[in-house]
Amino acid sequence: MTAHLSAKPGDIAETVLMPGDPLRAKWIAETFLDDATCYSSVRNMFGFTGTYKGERISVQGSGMGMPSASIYTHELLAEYGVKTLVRIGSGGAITERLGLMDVVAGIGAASESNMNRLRFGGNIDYAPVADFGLLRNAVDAAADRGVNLEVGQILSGDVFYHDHWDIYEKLAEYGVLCVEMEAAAMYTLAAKFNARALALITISDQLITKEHLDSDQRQQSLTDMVEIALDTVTR
Ligand SMILES: O=P(O)(O)O[C@H]1O[C@H](CO)[C@@H](O)[C@H]1O
Ligand SMILES: O=c1cc[nH]c(=O)[nH]1
Repeated sequence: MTAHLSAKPGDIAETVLMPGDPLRAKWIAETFLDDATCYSSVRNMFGFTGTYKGERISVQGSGMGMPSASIYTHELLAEYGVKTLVRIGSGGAITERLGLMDVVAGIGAASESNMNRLRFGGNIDYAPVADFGLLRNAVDAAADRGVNLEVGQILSGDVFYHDHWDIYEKLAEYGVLCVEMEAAAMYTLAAKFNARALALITISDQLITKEHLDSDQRQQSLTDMVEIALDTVTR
């Protein structure tokens, strides 16, 4: 047990899919995993372990934002021996190239968060990046399924309702595809604990055209991304 997870040693698989939404974790466990059981419901931040094509996989909610996601990521990596993390999140497109339900793989995660400035003493702009092997698997898995996977840089933001659209415009000019709120912290912690991490993001908000998925769709309709994630970790 840790401060935020009631799982016993061995309850959590070495490979964990992490959505922000704990009810998306429940939906994934019920829809895609065989023999899934809930190992923790502390704070209703559900975690489940089951199997996919015979391989043991867990799915754990991270909560929203890097402080919350860092707590769960740290405990999984430091206390439960997790080796592979795939974030399966929703995100807002800041380029017209992307539409609702498109799937993005974050090769690197820029951030407006102060967390890595605190971690590295303020003078280093650490570059949180995806694990290359997982990224390659995801590209291959998407191709096999005939799903377009956009690979590029993403922004892990602290502010969902941002006042500064000009920052997004500048980031888009520099190749950033979409904004979400956790990947940079997960990539950084995976590096610290010698583990692998990848963030897959489904576009739930087109921030230029102002199209949006509703809350049920964010919880239960991100099938392409989940299937790519499951194929990525079982290849
Ligand atoms: O859908 P999830 O995985 O929660 O991801 C995105 O959605 C939340 C904001 O609505 C933030 O956590 C953001 O990163
Ligand atoms: O961080 C996020 C997540 C989903 N949609 C957004 O616009 N931003």
